[in-house]
Amino acid sequence: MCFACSPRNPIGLHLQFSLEDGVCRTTFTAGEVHQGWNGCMHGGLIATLLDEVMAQWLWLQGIAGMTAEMTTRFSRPVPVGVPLEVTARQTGGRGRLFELAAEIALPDGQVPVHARAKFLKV
Ligand SMILES: CCCCC/C=C\C/C=C\C/C=C\C/C=C\CCCC(=O)SCCNC(=O)CCNC(=O)[C@H](O)C(C)(C)COP(=O)(O)OP(=O)(O)OC[C@H]1O[C@@H](n2cnc3c(N)ncnc32)[C@H](O)[C@@H]1OP(=O)(O)O
Repeated sequence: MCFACSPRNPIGLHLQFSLEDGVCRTTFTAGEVHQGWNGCMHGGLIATLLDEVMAQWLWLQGIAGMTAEMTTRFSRPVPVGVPLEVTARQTGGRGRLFELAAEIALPDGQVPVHARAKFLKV
């Protein structure tokens, strides 16, 4: 019962994903229960969004992969109560190793957080 994507997880994020033109996409609006600092989404949950959208880039193409490495640049706080667009794309890789990048965009187009990760096909 995946915390990020299972519709049956009672405390989960219930994310839904699409893949088009090499870009995996989901949307999420954080609430008060997802806060760290007042008004700001918790960084661990931000990383969860980014990790999951990259994992789903693989999964929607029939590839089961696990995160082997991930770096996250938190440039600006992510506000609660606004719809976030979360996207991922491939940046490289060879064999079982997939290099992916993901970002979160605010409605005005600002990108407060982005991440890079390496996934290993399992
Ligand atoms: C898996 C479930 C499948 C079933 C799914 C069923 C239903 C699922 C439904 C929906 C699923 C949709 C999405 C997925 C859901 C959630 C996923 C979110 C993503 C995560 O949140 S997931 C949790 C956090 N994640 C971990 O819990 C990983 C712990 N870890 C390991 O389990 C191993 O570590 C593993 C498997 C990663 C690799 O282990 P391994 O034994 O297979 O491979 P090994 O270590 O031998 O590496 C082989 C070659 O890759 C090179 N290599 C390795 N790491 C590298 C790195 N970082 N950079 C550069 N190169 C690297 C080596 O250097 C070697 O290179 P060379 O071949 O040249 O020697």
